[in-house]
Amino acid sequence: MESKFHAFMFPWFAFGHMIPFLHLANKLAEKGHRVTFLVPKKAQKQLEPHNLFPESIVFHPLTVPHVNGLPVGAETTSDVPISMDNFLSEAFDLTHDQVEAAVRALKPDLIFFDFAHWIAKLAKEHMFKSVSYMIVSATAVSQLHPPGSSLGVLPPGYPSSKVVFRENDAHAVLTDSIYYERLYHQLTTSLKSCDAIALKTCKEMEGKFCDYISRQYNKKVLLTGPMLPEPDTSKPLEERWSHFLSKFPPGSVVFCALGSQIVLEKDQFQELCLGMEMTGLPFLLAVKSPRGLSTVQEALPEGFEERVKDRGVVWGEWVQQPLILSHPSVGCFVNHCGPGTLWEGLMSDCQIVLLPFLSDQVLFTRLMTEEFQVSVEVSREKTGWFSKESLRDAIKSVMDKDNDLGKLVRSNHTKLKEVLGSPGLFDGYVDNFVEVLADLINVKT
Ligand SMILES: C[C@@H]1O[C@H](OP(=O)(O)OP(=O)(O)OC[C@H]2O[C@@H](n3ccc(=O)[nH]c3=O)[C@H](O)[C@@H]2O)[C@H](O)[C@H](O)[C@H]1O
Repeated sequence: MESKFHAFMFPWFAFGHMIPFLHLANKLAEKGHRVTFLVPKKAQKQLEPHNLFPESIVFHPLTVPHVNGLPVGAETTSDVPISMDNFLSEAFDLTHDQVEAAVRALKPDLIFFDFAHWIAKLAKEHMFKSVSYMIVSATAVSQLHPPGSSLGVLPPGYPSSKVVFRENDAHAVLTDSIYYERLYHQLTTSLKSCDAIALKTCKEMEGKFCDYISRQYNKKVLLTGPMLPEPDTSKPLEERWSHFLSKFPPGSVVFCALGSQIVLEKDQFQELCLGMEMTGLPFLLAVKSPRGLSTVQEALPEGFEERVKDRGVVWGEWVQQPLILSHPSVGCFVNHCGPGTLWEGLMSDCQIVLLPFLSDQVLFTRLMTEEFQVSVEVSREKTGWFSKESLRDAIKSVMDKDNDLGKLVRSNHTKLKEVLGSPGLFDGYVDNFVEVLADLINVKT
């Protein structure tokens, strides 16, 4: 038996999934293993810069079949509004025969997948192993609610009374939608039928949730650690941002970013701008243009630009988030608690304010805010609306040097960061992960 393995990767057609899978591929390639990465044709170009081992990680393009309702040429979630994810999901499933053909031709030892609920069956037929790789937090995987179920009801044996949904979270948890029904089926079938479950986390953060998932599905749960990408040292922080940020004292600027997916309604976007203004602090707000508009400028509140012109910027394009977070002037990070973003915030020295929108973000927020107490959460009304005052109050509570809550979260954050940053911790996870995988497929590493 050869000492190295050949893994297939087949993530859901969303960059928020494909990129973390590619981070894992890089780690495997670093250790000498080969990866065939199945991607929609057009996505390949955008993913190539993240492939650090092009000799070992080979993209295998798939043609995304057209289904009724899906715009012509749409291949990933970036090409369609969230309301059309259902059609994209149908097209994703229709790639089955292309995936099978690739399996026959290239004979992998194992496959990593997430939403493709038919993979485990295919793997059994062709005699290789399947690993369901979940790139959201373990807290989110551990609370998959059956469609239409009540959020207040916790599954038996659930390990926390704090990491839970509350009444005001209804906006984030659409258990009644057709898309959710499909997603629930995809995820639970994948988790039940795979040979092993892999989670992008570590036990220092989510140990009890990982154990719970293992019991829930009666399955081995492997941890990769957070798989933080290597810092991109090829490009320095853009001049416009280093210039702007350097005008302010250390730790004084509030940076707000809401990840790759969140698109606000215009009124909520304006409230966000006004909340930032009300803090009186310098700020950089990097969010997408509100729904239906093509720029952030056209949605700014009346007179806003003039009032904040010396201390605030609203930006609608991609920014170099990790580099901004490590700028000494930035002292507070307001974010949506997407898994990648939260880890970046934890590994920074910024105070953390969380404003979650989607269900996995809500649960991860509760873990950070209520169990670890390393952050504060912006409160929302029953409708899901957050007011400028609630945003201002959350930011002020962590930025005000004399505030007790601010002191508590800073000290807890420092302690947690020390644990997570202990030398060799994350590398140890990868080493152990690869060993267990090799064991699973009977390969000697
Ligand atoms: C799995 C799914 O992906 C989504 O995550 P999203 O892509 O928003 O956020 P992150 O995982 O934080 O990832 C976002 C990544 O984009 C980077 N970034 C973002 C904006 C920008 O302007 N510049 C940057 O560099 C950021 O640094 C981070 O690495 C949703 O949350 C969803 O809840 C979750 O289930």
